Amino acid sequence: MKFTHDAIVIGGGAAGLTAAGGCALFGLKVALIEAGEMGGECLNNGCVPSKALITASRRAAEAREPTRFGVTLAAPQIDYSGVHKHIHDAIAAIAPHDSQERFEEMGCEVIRDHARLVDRHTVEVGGRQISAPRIVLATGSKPLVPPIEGIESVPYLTNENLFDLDERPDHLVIVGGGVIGMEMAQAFRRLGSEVTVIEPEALLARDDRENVAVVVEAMKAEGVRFVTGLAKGVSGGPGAISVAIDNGENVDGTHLLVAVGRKANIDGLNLEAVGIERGRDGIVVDDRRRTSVTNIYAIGDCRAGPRLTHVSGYEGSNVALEITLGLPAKVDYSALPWCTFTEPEVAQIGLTEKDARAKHGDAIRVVTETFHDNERALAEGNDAGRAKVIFKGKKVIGASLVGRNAGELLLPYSQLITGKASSFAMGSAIIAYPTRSEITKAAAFAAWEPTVFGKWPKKWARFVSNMRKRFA
Ligand SMILES: Cc1cc2nc3c(=O)[nH]c(=O)nc-3n(C[C@H](O)[C@H](O)[C@H](O)COP(=O)(O)OP(=O)(O)OC[C@H]3O[C@@H](n4cnc5c(N)ncnc54)[C@H](O)[C@@H]3O)c2cc1C
Ligand SMILES: NC(=O)c1ccc[n+]([C@@H]2O[C@H](COP(=O)([O-])OP(=O)(O)OC[C@H]3O[C@@H](n4cnc5c(N)ncnc54)[C@H](O)[C@@H]3O)[C@@H](O)[C@H]2O)c1
Repeated sequence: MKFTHDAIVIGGGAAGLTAAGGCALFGLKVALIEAGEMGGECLNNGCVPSKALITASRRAAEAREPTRFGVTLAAPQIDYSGVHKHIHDAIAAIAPHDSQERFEEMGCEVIRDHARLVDRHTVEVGGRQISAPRIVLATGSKPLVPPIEGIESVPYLTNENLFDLDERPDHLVIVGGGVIGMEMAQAFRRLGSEVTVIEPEALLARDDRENVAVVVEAMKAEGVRFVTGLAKGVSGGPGAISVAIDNGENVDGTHLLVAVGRKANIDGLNLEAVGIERGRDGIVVDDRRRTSVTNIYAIGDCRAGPRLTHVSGYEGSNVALEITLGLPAKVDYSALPWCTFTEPEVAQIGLTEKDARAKHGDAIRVVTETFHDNERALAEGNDAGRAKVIFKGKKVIGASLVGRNAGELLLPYSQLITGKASSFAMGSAIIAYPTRSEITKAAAFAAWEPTVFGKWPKKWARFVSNMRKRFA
């Protein structure tokens, strides 16, 4: 068969850009197809705008503590149009990195239109058909809008229009206490909105319960209201909405944000005609991210599995390696990190204590170090939080942190979990003082303490001491 390209990538988000860029840098002829904005969700209505909004809200929160450490700040004056501008300036600052021009420079043919599969090697886009031995689906996900009664007749926000708001909501009602719900709840509260979060299950359910409790308490103290229940009905109109909860309560607010999870963006791709299996949560893939039609890969948010930018990027580079070098590249999520950018941050890598117990029973050991024992945290007057490190023997298999900038502390755990560093090396490393990273060394050292100061080292020390006395 004569092909027009070596590889076709559908979707120009984190997953597709990494796959297409990787293949192009190896010299392949690549078609990169994007129907919407280059950069996908992360850049345009996900990570970047949400973290920009959070940054503005942190500035407001700091100013709200009028006097601290002998320094007095003026109360914050919040002009939401300035917040809106910062969000869109941040997107504009990062956009060149994901732009059509940059990927064309790398050697991709960038096609800006909607694509659909014709057969296992052919894609129809912009009125033409192109073909390649390998095709990568990287079409991302959309906000899931649950069948809440009345939802179609009230105005509601999702991450797709939240960052276009040019006025601050007076009272934001958030359905869903997952990652988006929690990050946005704290941010809008700090910017001066009333905020109510409705969640039937555990808040930040994937994370360590004790660590989540630290952030929930902090958010409650800042005035975020949490209601336990399932949103089952909604009514009202612009500026006045009411959410009926299954516990009989009604929550009234001015704006509604729906953040109850994602659904794969795969309708219209013609998957069935090509024979690609789809599951409840997206395209079904194997651990090399091959679909049931094995020359077609599905990576990032469009397949069942973790939905995070770094995961999309990782899967993009894996399939680029497979396509270019012909080497099978399985995903390994034993050291998967994620972080919720509340204050304090909730950060996780590898197994949580709960998952580790389910897998290894009593063979695990949990070492907890608190920021109360970290001198940088004490000097900053911000010692909330802890690091919980899960060991199996002396090997780290997971870490759950909560605290200021906890996400920044995950990197060494990646090395520890994947076996690229040992807990002994970490426990004896020289760490700059005073830094929050010292908590990592402290936890690693704690695991070795009983061995280092155990019976045999003590006996040896006694022997050396006696020898010194005898031959001094
Ligand atoms: C509010 C919010 C905050 C987030 N914050 C974080 C965070 O802090 N850290 C983190 O790791 N993750 C975060 N995420 C998750 C992260 O944004 C996603 O996991 C990531 O962007 C997914 O990348 P992707 O390339 O798989 O999909 P996408 O970025 O969705 O890209 C898919 C692209 O495919 C295009 N497309 C779809 N169908 C077609 C078609 N048929 N033809 C042509 N083009 C098509 C779409 O237009 C889209 O641009 C956040 C998400 C949200 C919603
Ligand atoms: N910091 C980050 O890495 C970050 C930030 C934001 C988003 N994301 C990604 O975005 C994705 C989506 O996040 P999300 O917060 O929408 O989903 P989520 O899965 O994290 O949380 C959704 C929550 O909604 C609740 N829910 C479902 N139906 C409900 C109802 N009717 N009433 C009330 N609550 C209901 C669920 O119990 C769940 O707790 C995730 O995949 C996440 O990885 C990541």
